[in-house]
Amino acid sequence: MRPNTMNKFGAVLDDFGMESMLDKLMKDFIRPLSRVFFAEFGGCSLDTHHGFIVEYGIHRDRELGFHVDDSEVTLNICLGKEFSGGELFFRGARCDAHVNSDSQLEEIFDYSHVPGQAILHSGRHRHGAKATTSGKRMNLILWCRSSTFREMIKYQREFAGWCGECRRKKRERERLSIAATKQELLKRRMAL
Ligand SMILES: O=C(O)CCC(=O)C(=O)O
Ligand SMILES: [Fe+2]
Repeated sequence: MRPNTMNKFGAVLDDFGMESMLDKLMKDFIRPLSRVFFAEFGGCSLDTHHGFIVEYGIHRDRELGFHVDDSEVTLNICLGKEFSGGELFFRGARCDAHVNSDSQLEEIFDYSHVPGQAILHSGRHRHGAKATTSGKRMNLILWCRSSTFREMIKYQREFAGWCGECRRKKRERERLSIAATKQELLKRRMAL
């Protein structure tokens, strides 16, 4: 079975008897951290997970295209082994409406994963993995989900505070409104 809809090589760990261990990892370790760092993504109410391994290399997947995860918070552990390439690239968090919008310069962030280390990121943070150019790269991925957050965003109004494009559009509206007010005040002063 494919680990997710994009990677062909890897395995779903929940199918190998690791479901309760990964659930404990989420509840005892990821949820307390996410409560602090990913509060706006439902970090305090993570309640289900999907855990899997992905494998990259010459005879495995080469790279992973730009995407958002089916998760609120993702744990990505680099298991190694020896490889070159495979950098993760991040390009800003987006809501569903803006998932394909351009990235701003300050949102461009590339990261070279180090074997034995882990990163935690929001599932809505758009990312991908560049081509593994030699060796074998293996990662343990834990997609952590919050049913409360998913229910809540159904009723969310247009603006998502955590979406870079929603914020950019809001700033632009504010800028235009301030400019229009200034213009109006200037006109009134001239008419006096
Ligand atoms: O290969 C990686 O490190 C990223 C994997 C990933 O983004 C995913 O499985 O959702
Ligand atoms: Fe991902």
